[in-house]
Amino acid sequence: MSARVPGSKSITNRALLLAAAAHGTTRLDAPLVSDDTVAFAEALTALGVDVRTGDGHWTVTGAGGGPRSGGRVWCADAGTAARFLPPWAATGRGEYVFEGSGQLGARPLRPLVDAVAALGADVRPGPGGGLPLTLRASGLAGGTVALDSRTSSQYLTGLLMAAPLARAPLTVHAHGLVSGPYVAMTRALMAHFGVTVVTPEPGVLRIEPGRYTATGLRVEPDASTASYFFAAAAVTGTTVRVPGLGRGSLQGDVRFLDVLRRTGARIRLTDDAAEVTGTGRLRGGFSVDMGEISDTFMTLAAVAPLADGPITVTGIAHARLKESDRIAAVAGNLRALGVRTEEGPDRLTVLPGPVRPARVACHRDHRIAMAFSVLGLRVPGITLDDPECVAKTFPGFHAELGRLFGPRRG
Ligand SMILES: O=C(O)C1=C[C@@H](OP(=O)(O)O)[C@@H](O)[C@H](O)C1
Ligand SMILES: C=C(OP(=O)(O)O)C(=O)O
Repeated sequence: MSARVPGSKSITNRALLLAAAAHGTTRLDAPLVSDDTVAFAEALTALGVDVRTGDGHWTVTGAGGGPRSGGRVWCADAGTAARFLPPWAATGRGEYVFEGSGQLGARPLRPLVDAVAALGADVRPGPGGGLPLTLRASGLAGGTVALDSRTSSQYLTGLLMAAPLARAPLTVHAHGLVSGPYVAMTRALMAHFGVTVVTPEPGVLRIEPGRYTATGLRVEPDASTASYFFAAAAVTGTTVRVPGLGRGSLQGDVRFLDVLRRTGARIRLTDDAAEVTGTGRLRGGFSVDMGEISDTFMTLAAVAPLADGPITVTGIAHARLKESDRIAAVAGNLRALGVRTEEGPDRLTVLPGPVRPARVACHRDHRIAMAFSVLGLRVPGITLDDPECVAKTFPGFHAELGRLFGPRRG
């Protein structure tokens, strides 16, 4: 079966930002259309960028630098909007206010705020240190800045994408970086728009002043979203193929396939597709560090009770700082389903055993909803308290899962 997996959120929102900063008009083919990317596109429109959304493609006519006239920006639930847009605004002129949902306002932003302030912007975070954020911009100075990257890689991505628009070279010393593959993606996409990031030594990144040039880009299917369909193949003993997600993918989350291979599924990754053939049984009895691909840890953890041995995921402390505290949310839901778990600050062990039906608390977290829907393919009677929250990254998720595997019986 071939799964219709929509475009990568991370690529779509980076491409939107880079296109907005570029000279000329960029065409994005197969962008993700979901709450996070629509919020990002609307934020750019609020900042004076011409974004046109067509059927299957979007075009962006760039400002050729930073935004010029200030504005009020609604980031909704999108971490990428809150972390990518303020550094870019700081390269422009005017006064900006960034707001978002209560959920996004509770997520950390301080390291980015401190770095942008050190580079010359007048930035005031909200009472909790994050959104709502007020920023008075007069261009980014450049220079050297330290960035605490232990809680998110998105701060570094935001700074890197803004960096060529600064007046002088920018050198970032990133400490304790999590989610490293997302920074590799940022660098690859910056290069696609004509800007090079150099790494004089590990953890140090340097960008010269320069300009982005508009280009064309086809957005790959989202590898994090694909993980639900791959896991579904594994637990139902079927074959699922995702065309367009191949060996050369920009997304670190394709490495979820390596994790699934450890459970006994057969994996085929070619230049232009990824395919998983499951056995319907999962091999457990292993521990895996998913710190670099933490968006997919819930996909594994939710189906782990079906395995023949315990499965431990480590390196995921930062997953507590996303749409929900994801370690607590997964453990809490598994417990409600009668599954034993052991939780640590940065880890989760799921023990095998029978799963009883229950209502899953989604915590307004799309990934909790999607991950437990996969378990629902095997356990009748699992329901979600908020199925619609999948719209953050895949509004059509339930329809696609139902098309491939039949309607959920829950
Ligand atoms: O840069 C990106 O596009 C993302 C980076 C990751 O966040 P962290 O760097 O906060 O782990 C990931 O969880 C998120 O879904 C998207
Ligand atoms: C963490 C996520 O999103 P965000 O871009 O809001 O950080 C996610 O999609 O799992």
